Amino acid sequence: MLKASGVVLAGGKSSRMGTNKALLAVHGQTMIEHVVEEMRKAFREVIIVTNEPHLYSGLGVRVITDLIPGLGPLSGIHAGLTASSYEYSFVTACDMPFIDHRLAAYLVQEAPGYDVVVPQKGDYLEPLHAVYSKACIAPIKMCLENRIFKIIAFYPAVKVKFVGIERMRPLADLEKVFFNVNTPQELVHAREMAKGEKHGPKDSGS
Ligand SMILES: Nc1nc2c(ncn2[C@@H]2O[C@H](COP(=O)(O)OP(=O)(O)OP(=O)(O)O)[C@@H](O)[C@H]2O)c(=O)[nH]1
Ligand SMILES: [Mg+2]
Repeated sequence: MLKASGVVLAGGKSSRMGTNKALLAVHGQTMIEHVVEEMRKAFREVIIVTNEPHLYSGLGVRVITDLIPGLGPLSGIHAGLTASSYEYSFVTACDMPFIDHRLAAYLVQEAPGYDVVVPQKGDYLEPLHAVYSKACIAPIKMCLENRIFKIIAFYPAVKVKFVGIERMRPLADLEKVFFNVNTPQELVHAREMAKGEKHGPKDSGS
């Protein structure tokens, strides 16, 4: 297990879904259970960042709140990096039901010498499936204080490694791994994709 943290953001409003999406099930477990399970396979510490800590106290990992609530994912990253016991944190969302611990670990292993390791597909980045160092805390705070909430806004202030997703193909199903569930339609799609992939928490074994 890597000496790094897995930080799971779960402080959103789920306004497009209309109900707390972290607690919706895809492949036999809630999305947040799946993400936490994968993070535990890779990292010594797992931290959930939420503003409703009571909802996640049963998952057996650290649960913390935003230091500056109501400002979106960048504030969650800020709180997670601040709380982390390690220099590096892999930060992800509670709505990514196909996340894979091997890919998360790979990105952390790419991190020495950098402050951010972020997957890149063409012009598009995956900042909620990325690694951040403690050096990001101060520039993120500055963004939040200036009411700048776009996650990648602070990247020019730190050392960023862009990892083309083609390099990840051997480790993960790229069609699925970055898929995030925002709407009821995407939930239906995620459940379709999950079919035949992974069964309930306990298989009969026969
Ligand atoms: N800790 C924390 N996490 C957040 C915050 N806002 C969003 N997130 C998380 O960031 C991730 C990506 O956000 P979205 O996919 O937009 O989720 P959301 O904000 O709940 O959904 P919408 O209201 O539909 O935009 C999800 O895991 C959210 O739970 C916040 O203010 N604090
Ligand atoms: Mg999302």
